[in-house]
Amino acid sequence: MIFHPLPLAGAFLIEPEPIRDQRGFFARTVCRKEFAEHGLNAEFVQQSLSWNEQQGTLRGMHYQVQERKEAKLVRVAAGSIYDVLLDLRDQESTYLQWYSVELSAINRMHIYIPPGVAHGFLTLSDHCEVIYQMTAFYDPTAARGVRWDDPVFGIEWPQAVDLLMSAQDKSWPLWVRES
Ligand SMILES: Cc1cn([C@H]2C[C@H](O)[C@@H](COP(=O)(O)OP(=O)(O)O[C@H]3O[C@H](C)C(=O)[C@H](O)[C@H]3O)O2)c(=O)[nH]c1=O
Repeated sequence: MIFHPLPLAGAFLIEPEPIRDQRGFFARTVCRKEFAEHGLNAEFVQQSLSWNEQQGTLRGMHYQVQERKEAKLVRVAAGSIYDVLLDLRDQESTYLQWYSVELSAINRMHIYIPPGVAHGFLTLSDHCEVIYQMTAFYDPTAARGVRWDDPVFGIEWPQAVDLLMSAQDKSWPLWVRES
């Protein structure tokens, strides 16, 4: 695996290194030792998948709080997404800054999202399957969200004709800057 550090501290793009032969290839995607060498937690306790029928589906921006703060490892098994990270760690120099990258079944890139960084994506194709591994158990009482279109963050999204979103994602509160 090749670990590409991202502008948000502790976030990485992880690029598999295919071992090819006449059948195809084999590639490692998680290793506790290699992750630890880059300061990453590979103690995943849950894996989930997100199926998205159509292009223009937007999920996010989500994170969990307190003892349910979680790191996530995300990849795309089918289709492609515009993946967005938003730094909500007020101790970081990149607080309230965002980062985006295309993840796809073709590029097979994985993204490691550290605790305290919100995550969201917009599907760039129909029939997108997104696979997540998390280092904390899902807890609806610890689940939080911020608005994808909050002017405080200024996240730039690709143009999408008809956005498909949950009512919850449309109604997260706007961010209030600490005084
Ligand atoms: C996340 C999650 C959800 N659920 C249940 C709760 C709802 O009944 C249903 C859909 O949940 P939600 O609308 O929160 O799903 P997404 O909008 O895809 O949320 C995810 O989307 C963003 C982009 C993420 O990064 C998170 O992984 C996650 O928050 O699944 C569970 O049972 N377990 C879970 O881990």
